[in-house]
Amino acid sequence: MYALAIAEKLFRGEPFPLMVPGPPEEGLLPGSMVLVVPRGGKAAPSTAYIIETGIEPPLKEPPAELADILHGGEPVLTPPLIILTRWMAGYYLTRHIDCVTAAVPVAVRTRVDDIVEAAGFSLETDTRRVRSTALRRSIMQLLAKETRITVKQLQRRLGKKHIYGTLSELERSGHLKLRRKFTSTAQRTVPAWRRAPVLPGEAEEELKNTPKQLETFRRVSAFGPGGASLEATAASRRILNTLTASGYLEKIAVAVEGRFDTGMPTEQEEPKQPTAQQEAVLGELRSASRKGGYKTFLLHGVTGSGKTLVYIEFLKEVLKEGRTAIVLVPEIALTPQTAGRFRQHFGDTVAIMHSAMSNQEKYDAWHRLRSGRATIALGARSTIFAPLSNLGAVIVDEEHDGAYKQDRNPRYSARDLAVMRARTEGAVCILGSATPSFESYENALQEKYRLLELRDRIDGATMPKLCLIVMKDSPKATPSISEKLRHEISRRMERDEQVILLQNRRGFSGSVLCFACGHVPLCPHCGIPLVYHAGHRQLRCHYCGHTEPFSKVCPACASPDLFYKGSGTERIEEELQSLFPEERILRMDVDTTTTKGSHGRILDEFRRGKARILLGTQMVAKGLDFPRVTLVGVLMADIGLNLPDFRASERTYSLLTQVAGRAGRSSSPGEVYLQVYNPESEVFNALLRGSYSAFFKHETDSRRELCYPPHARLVKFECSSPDEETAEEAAMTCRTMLLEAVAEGQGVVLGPAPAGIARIRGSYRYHVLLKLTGGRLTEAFALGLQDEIARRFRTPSAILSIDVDPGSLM
Ligand SMILES: Nc1ncnc2c1ncn2[C@@H]1O[C@H](COP(=O)(O)OP(=O)(O)OP(=O)(O)O)[C@@H](O)[C@H]1O
Ligand SMILES: [Zn+2]
Repeated sequence: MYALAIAEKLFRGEPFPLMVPGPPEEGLLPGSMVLVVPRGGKAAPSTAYIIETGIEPPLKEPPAELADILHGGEPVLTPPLIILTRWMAGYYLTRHIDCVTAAVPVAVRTRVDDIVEAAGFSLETDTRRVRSTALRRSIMQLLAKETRITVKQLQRRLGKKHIYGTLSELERSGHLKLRRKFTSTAQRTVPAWRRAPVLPGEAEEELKNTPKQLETFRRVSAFGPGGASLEATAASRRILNTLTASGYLEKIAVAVEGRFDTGMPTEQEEPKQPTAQQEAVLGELRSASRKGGYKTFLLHGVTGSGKTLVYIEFLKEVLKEGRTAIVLVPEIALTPQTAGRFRQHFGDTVAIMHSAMSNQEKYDAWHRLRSGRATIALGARSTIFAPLSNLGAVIVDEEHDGAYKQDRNPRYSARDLAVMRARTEGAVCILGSATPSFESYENALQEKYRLLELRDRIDGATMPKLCLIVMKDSPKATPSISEKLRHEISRRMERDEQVILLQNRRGFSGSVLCFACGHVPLCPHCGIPLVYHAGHRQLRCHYCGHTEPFSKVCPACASPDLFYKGSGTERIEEELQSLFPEERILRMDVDTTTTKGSHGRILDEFRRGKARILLGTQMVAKGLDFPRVTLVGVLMADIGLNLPDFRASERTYSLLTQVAGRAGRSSSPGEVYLQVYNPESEVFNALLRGSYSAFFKHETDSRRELCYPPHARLVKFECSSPDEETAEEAAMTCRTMLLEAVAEGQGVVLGPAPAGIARIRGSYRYHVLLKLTGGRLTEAFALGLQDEIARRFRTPSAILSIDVDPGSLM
């Protein structure tokens, strides 16, 4: 029969027909991974995915042949995942193969390397027989030195891509051999022993003179058909081998699986009874689940209202029905507490997908889900592709979080895929947040999602009290800490309570300014201000990583009068330490969390009261639940508002609400102090009133006029090139083609304009923005646009990337 396949490196990722063995019932299933060889011997063999079977025989001979079936013929994509990735390609205007590649973890994908080996001849005698082209000569010369080399290395050394034709000619004339090497992660196994199914004789009788053997035989038999490992048998390997050789035991291999540690201790918590509010929400969720079929809920619950318990209680129900579930969290390293709570309730039925896991650990987790031994997948955005069957629920915690959007191709939003996946598989989807994204809230108001609310905190804990400190009118204790905030911190220290301080780094630059000449050191590659890092006494570019030593005098005018604009976490730590010399301060930012498990360690120290002040960036705002925290301070609460991005207010509002929500989560009430420089923003008004819906209304009214989401859909086209003019011209081409494609009254095209960060890694970036109010773009249009740009701008080249529903316009 014939099947349709796609491959990353063949035919531009477009589907191609393939002849495969057998009738559909017993042959290859959709979602299988195969090895194909393109006809003509010009291109390398490649892994491909079967996306459809039983298609009509093609009119022409298929362009590639099936060479092998990988992964034992067991599909790596379930049928719903094929549908989901197909939808994803259409929606995000990208290739299906890119979405499939995103959905199958690297640890599961098989890599094929071709290896060239010399065919046992001596260079002197045989070179004359090779028809002398320069390419053949250099291949043979390299091979004489190396005898064995991968085709990739050969291509790199020769600086040539198209060598397969020549290689296969050389293979045919017997000069070399081409072999294939497969690399993929496989399940780890250990040897084990069990009683042989057919014994050579009466064991008790025949082994009675070798009591040690008899005892071992008995002990191993007691383990049953699953077998026992060397440690479990507590016997010597020599005796086990003797018994195996004489046929009483059988040696088998059993799979071992790693279990990833979240880094947070999972001590047993008291079992909790859901409150009346939680029960009401659970009632609706359970009845939707029992009824079966797709439904999405937006769970809007204030900070500390016990959303996690709702998820857990609901999942118990889902598992009881024999179904499986996916739980998404924004960044697993930042939410060890949440992961820990799920582990505690569901133990090993939860497979945690963590980016810090080794390939082996990832492979094991994927396998446990695929085989049904684990029924809950918990992890960051790519966990939405977990290979579960019989899916009953998809939960997206902190659904507003920007981390759900992937910022490289395919630029998908895991939150939106969650809704789609639930829909394809007839599951319940829960989007939870204290500050829902405007898109989701609008969908709830439109009744596309069902809105569920938790209005109160658990156990009558009150919402924290909020106060603004207007910096220009306030006495200061240090350059960045007001006298008022210092006073409040010291009161908490006296009462032995804890404090969380947030330095909002979004849009913040700890850049350097010379007071004498106004010079600001810029990154030579990106053109943005470099940031001062006290730890290494270095200036660093936060986009490309460029570093240079920091000099105490201005590089332009040699004046020593330098100002480190604003203040980063390191500098605030210094200021805090000078105010509270006795206190131990925990700092959590990119610099202190580079090693595996470091988040968990810092949070655990804070939880155990080893320090009373936790200072950090955005990271300290996410989902932390520490009952002794009674004060939250934000150092530059308004800084994120200055960004040229339509989501700036929404982001700032949700960040401040989230961090404020860390205070007063138990019986001791909490207070929040926001230090601001410009207090006249609607964000602060709404925060002080504690009204999400008022803020939503105010913001969306102004977005309606400007045609921004949730009232329109945005598609961002970015053209980049090492040459500025090329980038701009390519963007102009984009604009022209868009104007032709978008029907009158269906959308607005803006730009080209230089991107917010106009240059990254030496590449200039220009944007064209499409605001769609109706209709949509097609994949065919996107492909045509890509082709046109590639054709017109070759040297210097321009690259186009398309971002549907962009997370930011920068
Ligand atoms: N029914 C209950 N009885 C007693 N304690 C509860 C109950 N439900 C939740 N809690 C506790 O209340 C605290 C807050 O719950 P949780 O962390 O789930 O809130 P949340 O809604 O996720 O908040 P945030 O949005 O701020 O992360 C936790 O310490 C949790 O253990
Ligand atoms: Zn840079």
